[in-house]
Amino acid sequence: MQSLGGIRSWPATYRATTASMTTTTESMRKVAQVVTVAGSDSGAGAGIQADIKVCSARGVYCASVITAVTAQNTHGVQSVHLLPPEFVSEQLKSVLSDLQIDVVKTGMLPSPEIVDVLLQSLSEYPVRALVVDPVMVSTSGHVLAGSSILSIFRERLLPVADIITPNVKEAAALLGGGVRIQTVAQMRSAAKSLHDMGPRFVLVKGGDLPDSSDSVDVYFDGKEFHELHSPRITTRNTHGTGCTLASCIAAELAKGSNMLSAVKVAKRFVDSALNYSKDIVIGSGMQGPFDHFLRLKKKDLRQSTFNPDDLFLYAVTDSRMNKKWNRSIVDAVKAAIEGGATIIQLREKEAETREFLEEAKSCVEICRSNGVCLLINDRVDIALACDADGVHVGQSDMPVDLVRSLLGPDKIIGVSCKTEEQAHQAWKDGADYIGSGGVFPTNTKANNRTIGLDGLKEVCKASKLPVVAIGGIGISNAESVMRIDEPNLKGVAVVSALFDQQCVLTQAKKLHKTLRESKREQQ
Ligand SMILES: Nc1ncnc2c1ncn2[C@@H]1O[C@H](COP(=O)(O)OP(=O)(O)OP(=O)(O)O)[C@@H](O)[C@H]1O
Ligand SMILES: Cc1ncc(CO)c(N)n1
Ligand SMILES: [Mg+2]
Repeated sequence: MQSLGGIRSWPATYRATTASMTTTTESMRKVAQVVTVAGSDSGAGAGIQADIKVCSARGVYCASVITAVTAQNTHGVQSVHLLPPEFVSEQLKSVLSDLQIDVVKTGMLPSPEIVDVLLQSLSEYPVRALVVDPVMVSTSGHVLAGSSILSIFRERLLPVADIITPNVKEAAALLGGGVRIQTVAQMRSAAKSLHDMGPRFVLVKGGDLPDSSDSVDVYFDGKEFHELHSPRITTRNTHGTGCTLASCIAAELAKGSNMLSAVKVAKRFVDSALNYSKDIVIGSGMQGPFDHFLRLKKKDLRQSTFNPDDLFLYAVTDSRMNKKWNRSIVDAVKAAIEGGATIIQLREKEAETREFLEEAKSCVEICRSNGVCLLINDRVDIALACDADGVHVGQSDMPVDLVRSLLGPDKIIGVSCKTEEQAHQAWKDGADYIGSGGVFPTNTKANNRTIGLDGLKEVCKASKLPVVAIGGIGISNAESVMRIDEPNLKGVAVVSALFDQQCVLTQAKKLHKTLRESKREQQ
């Protein structure tokens, strides 16, 4: 059997596939690409849908050639519809003749004819590696590819595979002869026998191994065994672990990884995704899907909508003041919210990272349960780690466009601006609001230029973004700030007026009242 080239020929230069291929210039970037040749799972936990999610999560482009369509959910497989081999062939040709595919990954290959067209396409369009997940039976027990495929798998597909990733049942079926695999020792022996059938590497997966507290996969490279252990996670959400593991291996290979590293990363990826998803509820059956992006639990509506009116009474904490008055950040935040603060910023310039993170996590909880947004000053790392609603940066902190790329589209980003130019830039860079000041002289910030009410007015006029005034503002002068009467001036941000005080709650209430009254006057 002729080899497909596979990863034996690495590093390979990219082949010019067809005459019509777009010419790439130096400024254009080649991205790692996988094609999955597999079945569709309507419940989207396994199959093509899982493969695309994994590759996307791993930063690899994934094309899809569909071999079969299944009606499937968390209860099992209700029905299977095979695509004609000619149509699978058409899809393969469309993808392989055009995209710069690095790695082919196979899942459900339901008939010998479909395996045959795959092999033909691969000999016509060689790729760097072939990952074969020999899908046969779904976890719910439904046959996805019957025994009719066994001979072509053994004789033609396995010999050209770079790696095969059977679970214990699939390994037994491929070996035939009534082999039983119930222990790690039997997995090792199966891996060795399967290696003799021709694949360069074998990974026998132990997710379904009975009576094991660890989830053990056995990897064999023809010479050495590696046992990959991870604690078995107790969860119903394991539907699609096999597809995920194989696709992640394919994605890592496409990025240039060697086989053992790819397998290790893939195992860790499955492990983290299962761990993260162990308590999510999708569907009512026994086999739930999991979350490849580790994002589903974090989404709450509050985070995705910034309301500029939230800038009305903006409380900014200060570690020195809290120390002086002997109160924790958490207590300061609680009192500010109770007194009417509509948004909170933690500005803890001197805090130790570990301690600050713990306090920030507690504050996020308090703020979220009160429906108030919490922002972190300057520290993007802390904001990410505690899942805050956003970050406020100054002109010498990390640039807003970079903060945006790190935090993603949903988070709130505020930026301090003293000038029209800075206000224009904030808009261009994707900020959500501007903090403008110092409006009045203040002790909170050393060497800070005071821009006065006139400066504030100029920034407001130049800004397409909502503005919150900051610097030396308190109960005595808040009204004069709001009286500049610019429609995008949404409120005031205060530090000392709340936190350099005996009672934060009382001061917050008073300031809130003053702001309400000045708003009423203007209406
Ligand atoms: N409960 C679990 N905890 C931790 N890891 C697991 C668990 N179940 C499966 N795995 C891991 O997931 C990967 C896939 O293994 P598994 O044996 O479940 O494949 P499979 O049966 O082909 O999957 P599928 O359910 O998609 O058909 C392996 O790395 C395995 O160790
Ligand atoms: C379409 C499809 N492919 C693979 C599997 C194996 O998890 C499945 N359940 N469904
Ligand atoms: Mg399984």
